[in-house]
Amino acid sequence: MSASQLPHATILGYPRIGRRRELKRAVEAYWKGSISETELETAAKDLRAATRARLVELGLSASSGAVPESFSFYDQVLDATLALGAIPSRFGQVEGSDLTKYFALARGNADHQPLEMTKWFDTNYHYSVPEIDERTPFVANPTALVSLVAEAREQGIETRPVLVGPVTYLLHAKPSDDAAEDFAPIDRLDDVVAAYAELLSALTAAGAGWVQLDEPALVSDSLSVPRKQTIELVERAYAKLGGSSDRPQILLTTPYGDSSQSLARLGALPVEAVHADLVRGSLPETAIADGSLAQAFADTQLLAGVVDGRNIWRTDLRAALAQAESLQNAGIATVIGTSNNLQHVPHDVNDESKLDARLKSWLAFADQKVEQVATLARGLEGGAAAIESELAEVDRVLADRQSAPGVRVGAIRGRVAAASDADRTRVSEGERRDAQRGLNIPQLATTTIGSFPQTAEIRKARSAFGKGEIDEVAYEGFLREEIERVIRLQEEIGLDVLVHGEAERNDMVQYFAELLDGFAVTENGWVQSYGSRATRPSILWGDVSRPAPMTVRWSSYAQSITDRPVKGMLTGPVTILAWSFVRDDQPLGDTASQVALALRDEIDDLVEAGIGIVQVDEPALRELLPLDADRQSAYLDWSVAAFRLATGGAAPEVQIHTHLCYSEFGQIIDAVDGLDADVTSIEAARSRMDVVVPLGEHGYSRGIGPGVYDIHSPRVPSVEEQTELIRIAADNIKGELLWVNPDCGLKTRGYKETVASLTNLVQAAKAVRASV
Ligand code: MET
Ligand SMILES: [Zn+2]
Repeated sequence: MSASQLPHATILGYPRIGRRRELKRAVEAYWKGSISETELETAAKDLRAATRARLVELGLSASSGAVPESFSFYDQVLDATLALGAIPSRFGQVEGSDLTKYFALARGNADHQPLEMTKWFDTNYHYSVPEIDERTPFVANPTALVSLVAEAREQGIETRPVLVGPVTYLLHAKPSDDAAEDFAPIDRLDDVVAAYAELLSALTAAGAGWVQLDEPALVSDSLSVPRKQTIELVERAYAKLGGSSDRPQILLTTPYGDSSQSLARLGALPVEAVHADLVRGSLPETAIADGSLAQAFADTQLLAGVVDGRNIWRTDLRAALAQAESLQNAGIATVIGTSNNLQHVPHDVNDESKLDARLKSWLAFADQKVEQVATLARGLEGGAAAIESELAEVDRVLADRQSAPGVRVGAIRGRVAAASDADRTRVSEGERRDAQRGLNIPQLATTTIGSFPQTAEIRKARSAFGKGEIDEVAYEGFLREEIERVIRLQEEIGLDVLVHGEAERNDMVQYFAELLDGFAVTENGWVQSYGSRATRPSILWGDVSRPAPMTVRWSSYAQSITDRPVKGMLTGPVTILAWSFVRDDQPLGDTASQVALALRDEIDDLVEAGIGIVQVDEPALRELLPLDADRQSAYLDWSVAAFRLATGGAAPEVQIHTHLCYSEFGQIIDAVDGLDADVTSIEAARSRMDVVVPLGEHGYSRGIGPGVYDIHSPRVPSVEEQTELIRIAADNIKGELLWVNPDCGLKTRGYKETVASLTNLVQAAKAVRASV
C-alpha cells in the first residue's frame, strides 16, 4: 500500500455522458449494430481520456488519486454487479463478451426481461436493481476496473477507481424470485465483502494507490434497515476490507445527506479518508469542539464536500472555506471536495451561448465546480488571502443575484404571503362527490394518464417550429389535427374520460418552464437520467409567475370536438421543482407556493373554458421525500400545501385528479390522502396491484386508479390479464372509487401497441363492471 495522502482537492465523480452526449451516440450506435464493440470501446476510451485531461486542466492533481475514475457505460450499480460477477441465475449463461452480458442485464434480450430500474436516493437518476438470493455467485471480475488504472497511467495520471460500496450495494438490491420468503440481500454481506477484497487486491496489483467506495446508504432512513444498523454493517464490512494489507488506500464517501451522527465512527474505521456531504449534511459541532472528531480522524483524512454537486449555482466560497477551515483548525487533515458525484449536473456553463449573460454569471456546472474545489483548496492551504480575488468575485455575484430584476417580485411575494388555509381547502369530499355527479362518470371509468405516443412526426413539427421553419399558424394547425386524431381514437376505443394527448409538450416540466416567468432553459445542459437517456432540467432562478394561459387552447379545443369529458393536464409544483435546478436562496416550500399560484390561475382558466376535470401530476412527490426521517414531515407539509394551493380554488363540481407513478407508496399514503384530490392514479401493474392492499387497509376513501397496463415495454397486456388485475383491485377497494387506467403516460410507446392495449383495457373494465 503506498502511503501518499489524497491531494487537497478532489471530486467524487464527473459526468460521463460527454459534453455533447458522445457516449449516448456511441452506445446507441452499438446497440443498433452500426458500430462494433471495439469501436464502442475506443469511443469510451477517448471520452475517459478527455475527462481525465480536463480534470487536471481544471486544477486537480494528476497524482495520488485526485482524479476519480467514474466512467460508466450505463450505470454504476450495474458496474458493481458485473465486477462482483453477480449475474442473476434467471439470465442463465449469457454468451459473449463482458459488455454483451452487461447490456443484456441493463436492457434485457430476446429471452430475458432487463433488471428493474429505480431511482437512486432522492435524485432523478435511475439505477439497475441487483437481484440477489442465497445462491447468487460472487466471483470478482476486476478486468474492467483494472484496465482503467492502466489506461490512466499511460496518460500520466494516477487515477482513483470508484465503486459503489458493499453495504450500499446490497441495501439497493432486491431478493430474486428464487429467494426464500425471509431472505434479504444484506444477509450476503460477508460473501460480497470477500469479493470486494479480491477486487481491491487486483487494483493494488494494477498499481492503484486509492480506491473510492461510495456508501450513501449511511445517510438514508428510507432503506430496509434502520440507520443505526447500517453503520454497524459498514463497520463490519470495512473492518474486513480495511484489515487487508493487500489493498489500495480507501476513500469512503457518504453523499446525498447528513452523516454527521456517524462521522466519528467512520473516522475510526481502518480506511484512509472519509467524505462528508456538507451541503445536505452538517458538521458534528460538539465532536469538533470536544476534540473527539479530531481523535477519530487522527490517521484519516476528511474530505469536506462543501461544493454542491446537486445544483448549478456558484458556491458561496467564503462560507465553504469557513466550513473547511473549522475542520482544519480542529486539527483534522482536510481535503476539499464536492457533496456528491457531479453526474447530476451538466458539463460546462461555457457551452451555453443563449443564456442571459447575467444569469450565466451566477451559475456553475461541473467544470466550474471543479475549479471552485481547486480554488478552495488553495484557500485552505494559503488562507483566504491566497484566493482573495476569487472570494471578492463571488461576493459580487451573490450580491448581484440578490438584487437582479425578477429575483424578488413584490406582487408575487405579496400574493404568496396572503394565501390562507381557506385557499388550500375545498368543500368536503362528500359534497364534492355530489356536485360532480353531473359529470356522469360510470363505475370503473376508463381513462389514460395524459400523453399519447410522441411520434417522429410530432417531434419533427416541434423542431421545425422551434427553428422557425414553420410559423405559429402552421404549427397550431398541426397540433389541432393531432388532437383531433387522438380524441377520435379514444372515442373509438371507448374510453370514458379523454385527454388531448400532450403532443405540444417536449417534456412535462420543460413545457411549463418555457411558459412561466422565473425559469430559463439550457441548450446543452444534459444530465443522465438512466442508461443512454438524459434530460435537460430547466433553471428556476427567479420568482415564478404565469404571464399567459399555458394549456387552455389545447384542452379547450379537445373538449370542443367531443361530448365526452376531457381532462385538463398540468404538472404539479413538487414535480416542477424536482425536475428543475431550483434557486437555493430560499426554502423550497416558498418557491413551490409561487408555482402553485401560477397553476391555480391555469386551473381557473381551464374551468372557465369548459373543462370539468383537471389532473395535476405529481410523479416526483415520493422522489423528493428527504432521506433523513427528521426532515420528512416538514417536506410533506410544504409539498402537500403547495398541491392544495394549486387545486384549492376549484369549485366543488370540478373533479381534481392527480397521478403518481411509483409503487413504493406505503411511506407517504397519508400525504397522498392529504392532497385531497378527488381521484388519484398510481403505478401498480408491475407489482401486480401490491399497492391496493395498504390502500384498502388505510380505508382510503377517494377515487383511485391503480394502473392495470405496464407502459414500460411494448408488450400488449391481454384482456384476461387486465381483468384479473382489476378484480384484485375490486376485491380491496369499493367499485365506486375505482378507476381503470394504465400505469403512466404513453408518450414513449408506439401507436400499434397502445391501441391494442387500451382496447383490451376497455374490454377488461367492461367485463368487471358487469360483475361488481
Ligand atoms: C411521469 S408521469 C407522466 C404524466 C403525464 N401526464 C403523461 O402522461 O405523460
Ligand atoms: Zn407517470
